[in-house]
Amino acid sequence: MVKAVVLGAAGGIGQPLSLLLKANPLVTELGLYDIVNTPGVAADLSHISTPAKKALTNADIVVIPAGVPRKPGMTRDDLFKINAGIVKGLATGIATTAPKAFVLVISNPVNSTVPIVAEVFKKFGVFDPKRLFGVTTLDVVRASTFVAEILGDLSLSKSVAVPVVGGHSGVTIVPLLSQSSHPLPSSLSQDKYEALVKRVQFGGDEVVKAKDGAGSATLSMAYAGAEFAAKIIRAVNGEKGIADATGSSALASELGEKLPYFSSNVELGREGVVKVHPLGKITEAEQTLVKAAIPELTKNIETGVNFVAEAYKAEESRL
Ligand SMILES: NC(=O)C1=CN([C@@H]2O[C@H](COP(=O)(O)OP(=O)(O)OC[C@H]3O[C@@H](n4cnc5c(N)ncnc54)[C@H](O)[C@@H]3O)[C@@H](O)[C@H]2O)C=CC1
Ligand SMILES: O=C([O-])CC(=O)C(=O)O
Repeated sequence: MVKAVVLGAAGGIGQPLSLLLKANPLVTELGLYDIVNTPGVAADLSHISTPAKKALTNADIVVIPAGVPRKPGMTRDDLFKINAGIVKGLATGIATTAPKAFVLVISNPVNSTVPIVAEVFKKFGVFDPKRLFGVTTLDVVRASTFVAEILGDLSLSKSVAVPVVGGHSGVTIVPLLSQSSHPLPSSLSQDKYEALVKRVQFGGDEVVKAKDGAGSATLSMAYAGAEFAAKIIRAVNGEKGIADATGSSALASELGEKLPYFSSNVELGREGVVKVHPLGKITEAEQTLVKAAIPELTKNIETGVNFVAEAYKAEESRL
């Protein structure tokens, strides 16, 4: 029995993601919540439409694609102003109603929204780093597809596994191409390697540009979110030793206290993350990428942490 809940269910990501979760035979109950149009989506999916509190009751897994997407010319950080408050509000609902649920944060900027959820959970005394995830799976999906493209066989894209670690924006996205299950051609030039890294790091921009003002990736994100959620659901269901071998996911870092949030390869179990795998053997070029990611990621994390601290301070001074 697994209850999955989607917060932001009527959105560009939320609708197809809800459909994919409904199609997952392991999901026995689906809760949908949005501030608009939820009854329509719920009726369409012939499922429940409930207020957040009710939707969240008994949730095992909560996926959050709520918030505004980018338009051309914007960075993910530009979304912080609006999305930080939305995510803080939803995190409060989860902390008070479904504190044991696995939480998968899709809302951007993920590098800052994950710390926001964590800080709210800490405030309510329900923070468990083993159960909180920033969804970076789309970077893994992109890396696999682009590598398959370079290998000249797109049918490989589902079987190519490339770990992508770090965060989810620009230079914080670190594809470990040397660890690809299907090695890159040894003839690949330095220029082509660098272009591939850039394409993985800035793949989101391609979609934002192509949609030309109508938002960012929704369908590929719903696919990636459902794939990652499916792994969590199998773990919740008691399946042991599920490796998220292709990357994605949240907390705990080998990189020290300053960087408490860093996507890594992990092993999942009923209680959440059972093991965080180290980066392993990486090339000099990849070490340079990791080094470049750290200051930006650190700044993004601080932005999220400070937002929650200031919000609580303001709330207390009003009391
Ligand atoms: N992690 C990742 O890899 C990716 C993240 N994203 C992010 O996902 C978010 C959603 O993107 P889209 O679905 O395209 O946007 P959208 O605008 O189509 O949908 C967002 C939905 O959230 C709802 N919403 C807003 N405030 C809410 C609240 N307080 N409670 C519940 N629902 C609320 C809206 O009513 C809307 O239905 C954006 O922040 C986007 O940047 C997008 C693609 C990839
Ligand atoms: O680029 C965006 O704003 C949406 C996103 O996170 C992605 O597609 O990776």
